[in-house]
Amino acid sequence: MSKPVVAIVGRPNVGKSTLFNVLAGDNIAIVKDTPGVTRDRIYADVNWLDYHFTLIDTGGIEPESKDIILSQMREQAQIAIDTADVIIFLTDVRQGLVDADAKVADMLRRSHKPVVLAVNKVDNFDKFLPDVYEFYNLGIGEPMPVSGASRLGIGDMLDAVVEHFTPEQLEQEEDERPRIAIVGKPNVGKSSLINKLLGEKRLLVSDIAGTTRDAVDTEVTWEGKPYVFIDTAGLRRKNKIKEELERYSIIRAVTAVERADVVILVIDATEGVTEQDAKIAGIAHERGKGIIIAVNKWDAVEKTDKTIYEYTNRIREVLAFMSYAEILFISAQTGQRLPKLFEMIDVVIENHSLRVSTGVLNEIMTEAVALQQPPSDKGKRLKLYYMTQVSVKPPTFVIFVNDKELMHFSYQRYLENKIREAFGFRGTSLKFFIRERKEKDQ
Ligand SMILES: Nc1nc2c(ncn2[C@@H]2O[C@H](COP(=O)(O)OP(=O)(O)OP(=O)(O)O)[C@@H](O)[C@H]2O)c(=O)[nH]1
Ligand SMILES: Nc1nc2c(ncn2[C@@H]2O[C@H](COP(=O)(O)OP(=O)(O)OP(=O)(O)O)[C@@H](O)[C@H]2O)c(=O)[nH]1
Repeated sequence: MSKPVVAIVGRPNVGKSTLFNVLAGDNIAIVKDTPGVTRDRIYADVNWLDYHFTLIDTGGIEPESKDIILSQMREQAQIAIDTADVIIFLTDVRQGLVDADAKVADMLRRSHKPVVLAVNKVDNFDKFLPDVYEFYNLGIGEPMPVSGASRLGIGDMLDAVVEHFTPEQLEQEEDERPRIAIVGKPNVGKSSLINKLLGEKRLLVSDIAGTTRDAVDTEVTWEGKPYVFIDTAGLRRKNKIKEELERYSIIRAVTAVERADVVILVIDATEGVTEQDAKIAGIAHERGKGIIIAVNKWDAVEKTDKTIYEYTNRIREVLAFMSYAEILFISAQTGQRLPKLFEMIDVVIENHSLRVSTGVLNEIMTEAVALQQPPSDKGKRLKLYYMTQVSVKPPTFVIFVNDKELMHFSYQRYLENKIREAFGFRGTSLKFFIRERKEKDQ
């Protein structure tokens, strides 16, 4: 399923963060059990009425001078144009219309992306409404008065946003071809990998027109089977500011991961695995995607017979929250193990949508419980009644118990391991929901 992406663009201090938080509510993407994934408010899942979309905040750091403000805004606007389906251009009624606003409005207009012009800090409609009309001069449509802080006008603004969603963006994709996103921090070799995959063994390559985003998805046929690579290479943008570059690589990753079944997280072997890798990995993890960790530039590493184990251990340590991920050591330059990459994609896709029958699951559960007694607290012991798989992508299970407070994380992990021992599920996370059921109900 693909979700539309909405970006907020605006000058510093117009209230982007405030609006972002209001729209995101509790849905700011945070993974509690993911060490190293900081609480960057870069993106969030938003639900409005029956609509679901990903919200991104393109702004980040505080520029010092006016010149920098403008160049930064251009940069932000470009990111939004590259990645979003609808752009919210936020201005500030109290500062009024400024030159930088007009310049950014020009850029947005030329991009032909749908733009919703919101004029913020209209805390009092009677008082400020006349000032809102000034923003008509930007020539990008009707200015909508809002107040992030007082939560005014937000509904009307969102109505205007969702009006721009196309039926294709809202429909579930029926396309059966595996969709693969290649993500990673800057310079790890993502573009090289895509290029190599395209060039390798006279693959059949065609561009698929009419995709939802400007990024062109590329179909690659490998051994007779089609795969769609969500190509973010077109979104490359070099920026001198490190923080901005990292933010951008996260936005890139979010928008690509959203549309993918399998995510290839590329790590640079010459640098080793870092916190920034963990951050990007967290995006795929929290969205329950199939995951392959591709350690690239393997050709450039001096190796002994222990090197692979050392790298594997280090990755397992830093990316401890995704111990299920497959790891592959590759070289985009020499093409080393790229055939293996396709094999792995197939395996991960299969596991990601694997269904286990309730009967078999309960046999495993009964056996697991017999081997290791469930935890108890104050004389009351956890009882597991029944378990069933409710969905796939990722495989999701519901366990019915007597008292969910008694289900410890460690016991849940134990059950997960038992399920993995039996079915593998390599490359995919598993989701569990614990439900209570009264003893007499069962
Ligand atoms: N009066 C009023 N003030 C607001 C409103 N929304 C935000 N503010 C204030 O405007 C200031 C800037 O808000 P932020 O949300 O941090 O603005 P921002 O655009 O994210 O700023 P940067 O992070 O610098 O880009 C803060 O002092 C907010 O309290 C509003 O609706 N009304
Ligand atoms: N030795 C070696 N170098 C590689 C390999 N893959 C990529 N590189 C080099 O790494 C550098 C970065 O590669 P890119 O493909 O541009 O990396 P990227 O991840 O797309 O970079 P951004 O677009 O900035 O995010 C280039 O100089 C490549 O030649 C590899 O397998 N081995």
